[in-house]
Amino acid sequence: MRVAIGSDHAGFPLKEKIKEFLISKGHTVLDFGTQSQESTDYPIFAREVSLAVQRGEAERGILVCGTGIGMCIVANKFKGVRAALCLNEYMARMSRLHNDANVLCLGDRVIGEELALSIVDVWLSTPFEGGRHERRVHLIKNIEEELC
Ligand SMILES: O=C[C@H](O)[C@H](O)[C@H](O)COP(=O)(O)O
Repeated sequence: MRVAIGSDHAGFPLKEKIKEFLISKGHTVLDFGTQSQESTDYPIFAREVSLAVQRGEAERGILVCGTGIGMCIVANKFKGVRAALCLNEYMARMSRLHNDANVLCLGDRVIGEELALSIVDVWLSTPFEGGRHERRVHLIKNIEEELC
């Protein structure tokens, strides 16, 4: 799978671990930065990853900041992006099964590395369930059309 990743300074250490993990699992990683722990601004990286997903350059996106909240706020402003802030494997699984989330947001200051990698693993390997959830995702798309 082609996965776009990005973080701010607070999410940089976890972003690097996720990158290693994804490569070890055979995924193709598009790394949109940041590339150090020097203070920077999360909307810059959320925008780049969200555009990559919106344009189909990546099938999925993963964004990491201190809490994951700022990244999620920005990513969900992009039409076609369904970003989910996940704190555990259950949320990761449900965000795929029910919401067809295509961007995962994580908080480096909230969860540890082991849990984060487990969340990423579940999130990437869980399919969308469809059925009644297809109708709801379609309603989200209708709302996006209304707003444009
Ligand atoms: O939602 C925002 C993120 O958690 C940021 O990573 C956080 O606000 C950065 O904070 P600071 O500039 O104090 O490191």
